[in-house]
Amino acid sequence: RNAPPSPGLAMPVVGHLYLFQDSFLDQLTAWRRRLGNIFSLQMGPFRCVMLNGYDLISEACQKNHESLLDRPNNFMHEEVFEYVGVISLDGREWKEQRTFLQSTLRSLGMGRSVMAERIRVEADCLVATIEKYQGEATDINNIVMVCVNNIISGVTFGKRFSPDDETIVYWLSVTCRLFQLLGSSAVINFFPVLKYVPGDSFKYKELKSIVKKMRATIWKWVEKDKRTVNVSDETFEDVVQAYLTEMQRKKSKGMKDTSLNDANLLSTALSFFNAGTETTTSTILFAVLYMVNFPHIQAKLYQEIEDVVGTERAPDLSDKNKLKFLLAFIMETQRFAGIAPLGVDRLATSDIHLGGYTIAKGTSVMINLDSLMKDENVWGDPEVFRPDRFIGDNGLIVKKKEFLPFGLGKRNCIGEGLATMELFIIISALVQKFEFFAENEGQMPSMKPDIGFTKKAKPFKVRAILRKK
Ligand code: HEM
Repeated sequence: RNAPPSPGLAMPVVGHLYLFQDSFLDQLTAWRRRLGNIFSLQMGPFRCVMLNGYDLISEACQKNHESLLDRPNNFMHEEVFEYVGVISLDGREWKEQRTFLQSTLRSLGMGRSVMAERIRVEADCLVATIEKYQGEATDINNIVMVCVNNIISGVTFGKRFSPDDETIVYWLSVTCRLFQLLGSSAVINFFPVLKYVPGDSFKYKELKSIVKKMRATIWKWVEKDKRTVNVSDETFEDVVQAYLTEMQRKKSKGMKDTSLNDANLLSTALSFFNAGTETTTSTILFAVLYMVNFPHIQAKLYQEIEDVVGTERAPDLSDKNKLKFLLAFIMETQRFAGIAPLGVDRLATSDIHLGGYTIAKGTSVMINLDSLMKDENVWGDPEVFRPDRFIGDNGLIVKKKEFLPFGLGKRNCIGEGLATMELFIIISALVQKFEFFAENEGQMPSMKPDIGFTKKAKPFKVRAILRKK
């Protein structure tokens, strides 16, 4: 029924999966070249449509947004979030969660100096921790992760951890592993029967055990807040406290028609903990990796901070408009790294007419953000790392409409405002304090990412030399 073209014959059981020859993303790019911006794939039992290019993606997410707001049934929503919480819910329940959480994040200071202050404290702590290594070659992944996690854990549970706290280092390594497994075990999405294969070749048992332990730990942190909730409190310190208070308030008024409940709270807190840590940490690590690989860009970043802010005080949000090269560098890092290449997939809840084709109700729709960030017609030389592409001839920042690292429309990333502040404050602090070098002189760490559910820099060590004032 006027379905978008597909790359070939769909075989029984496997559909088009047998046609994947390159890595998943490279194969999608090759098919886009051959089939155009919209094409269909039969992935095992699932019908999927892949959307590429700005025109189609914006038409889908903005014009047709009401038919593309839900999430399809898949492995991640089933196994990790149990189909609840803001990332997995649909319809009226999702709207209630999302509206409540957005307003809570705003009350907690998203985009304002209160939140900037929280982030600044963690950025200072990160700088102090890196300083302790005195220029010795170090993998800073865990250190950055603790810093970023302290921000989201503070916002979510009112909790922070010391960089030496073994519990949090363990949970963060588990988070990384979960993101890896969500990529490598994706085949179970298409063939759920593989869950029951003896042994653990598809790592399903490992994933289940990680999720079970994580959910139990997150619940312990939530319950701690439960003991201190008071319905008459007008103010709150964190998302969980605000959520619990609102739940109690609704209960005390006898309002039963609400999706604010323990199950949704647990999965939402888990999604904040995971999505709020891994993504931002990866982006910061890519920024350090690119600084090491492009010393002339690192020098220009430092020069700008020295000229605009100096070395006596830390850069803050009020400097943002003057630190143009830094902003351009952060945007180029997000574009070049493209850490969430396919976002989080959507479900067509009615027939959608798009690009001359019909996407049938019940189809999974994947929004290829990578196709925007790496579009030759938009960027000219997308495979070159060039922050200047975001600065116009008049010296002002040019934010092209295709630059969409957080997705588009009403179901875009709920953490965009927080992540943008984190990236600015943390990366500017690192540039101001350190000069980063490769572990071994003349041997640059690889910029080729590891691809799981998200993209991540391959493990690398850097020497962070404290700049002289
Ligand atoms: C650089 C950092 C980040 C990037 C690149 C990123 C990217 C994304 C993308 C592409 C989506 C899918 C949007 C869609 O369906 O179209 C998403 C969803 C989401 N993100 Fe982020 N994200 C980042 C940071 C964060 C942070 C800090 C949080 C913490 C609050 C967060 C929480 C979520 C949640 C809960 C969703 C699901 C929203 C919903 O279904 O309504 N993310 N993110």
